[in-house]
Amino acid sequence: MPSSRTASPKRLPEPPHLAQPKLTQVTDRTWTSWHDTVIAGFQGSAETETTALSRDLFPPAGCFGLRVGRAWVATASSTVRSLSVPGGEVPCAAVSDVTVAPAYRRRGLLSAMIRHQLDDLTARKVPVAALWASESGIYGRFGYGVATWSATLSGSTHESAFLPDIATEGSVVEVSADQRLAAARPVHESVRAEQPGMFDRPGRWWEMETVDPERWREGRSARRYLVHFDAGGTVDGVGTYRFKDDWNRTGPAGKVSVGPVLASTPTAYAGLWRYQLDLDLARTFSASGAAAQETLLHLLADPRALDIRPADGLYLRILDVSEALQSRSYLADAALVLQVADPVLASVDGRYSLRIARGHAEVARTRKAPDLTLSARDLAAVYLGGVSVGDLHRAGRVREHTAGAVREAAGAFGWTRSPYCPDNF
Ligand SMILES: CC(=O)SCCNC(=O)CCNC(=O)[C@H](O)C(C)(C)COP(=O)(O)OP(=O)(O)OC[C@H]1O[C@@H](n2cnc3c(N)ncnc32)[C@H](O)[C@@H]1OP(=O)(O)O
Repeated sequence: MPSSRTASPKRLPEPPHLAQPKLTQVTDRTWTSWHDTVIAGFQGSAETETTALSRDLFPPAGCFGLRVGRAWVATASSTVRSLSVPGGEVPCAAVSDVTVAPAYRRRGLLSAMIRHQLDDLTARKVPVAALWASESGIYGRFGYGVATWSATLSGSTHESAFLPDIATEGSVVEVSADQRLAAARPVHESVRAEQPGMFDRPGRWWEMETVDPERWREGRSARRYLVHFDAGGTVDGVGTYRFKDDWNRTGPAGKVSVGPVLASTPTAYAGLWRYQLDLDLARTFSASGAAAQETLLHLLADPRALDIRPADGLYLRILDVSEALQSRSYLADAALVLQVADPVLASVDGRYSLRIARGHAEVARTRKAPDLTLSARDLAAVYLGGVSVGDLHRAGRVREHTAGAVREAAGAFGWTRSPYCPDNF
């Protein structure tokens, strides 16, 4: 006989329309049932290969959800990592695992969880949060803006010749996952120092790249790992790819799926791409996790050979305007008052004086009249330098109250390279 504390497997659940889900923190004991609910929320099947890794990457302290009785009906998580911003880095809550069970959708559970999470992160003085959205229409209402733009690139390998003056030197070799891991850590750190949009990879985050179950391959090879040696034999770049073996009436029709190329020198970047585009038996390539402003475009003799399908990338949410803006560097001096409109977080909403000198900002609350008005969502969009204040002004999303303020802000907030985030979480 089941104990009075154990629900009978035959007993029906409480009718969802009568249930009152309760906000609940995940514990060591409830993490597994919470994680099963996350997988079900994404319409997936239990993934035993990744459960232990997920347990370490998303520990109970950052996980919560809503329960009806003992059953989870909604889930969310965050883990604080370091996000590279122009000229520096900032603590950032990497938000993930957001689901609401179909029986409970569209009755405000997501909204309740996100508001709770934003308040909690604010109380813990985390200045910025970030996420990858499953669907683009979800997170703008909560003050998340698109801070990096991704792209799927594709083309014919035979039309991918580089401009004649593109230098390649050194060499590329395929290595084991373990060999690449050792080589990749220092390359990642050196690239991350210069590349806004990248996250640190503490603990077991590197293992995300080596989990490679058969069912994720979709008929392609296991993941293959590359390192690039410079002319002196030092590793200065890493990459990964898969190969889809295919043949047609005229011969080979293989397809290369190119993973993120991490390179600390232009020659490593060019060398890693060239290696993959020159693979024998390949005719086409695609790169689904590329940047919308991928440097490859500037290497090709015929840029029309590249099909670029852009999409929203990393979403950011500014939780502490002063801390966030003071954590990055700027390309030009400026003295502006920003009115930040934030209907979700009263702690963010308001006016800020921004004084930028020699690349660094001092930010303070002010009562002075604003030079520019923008939403918290749009402040997040321009924060990494990937979206221009001028473009948002032309789109009617930034209001200029003082002539020249848009130009001043656009000059200061831009950066020397477009932000890019190769980490999906
Ligand atoms: C960071 C991540 O983990 S991203 C992953 C997000 N999760 C998924 O995609 C898994 C499958 N989907 C789900 O679990 C759910 O449908 C969720 C989490 C997307 C939405 O949960 P719900 O509880 O239904 O959302 P809630 O009722 O709070 O809706 C809030 C608002 O967002 C809108 N909304 C909700 N989902 C979507 C969507 N997919 N696209 C556009 N708008 C949406 C609602 O219409 C509502 O709008 P309103 O305020 O104007 O009325």
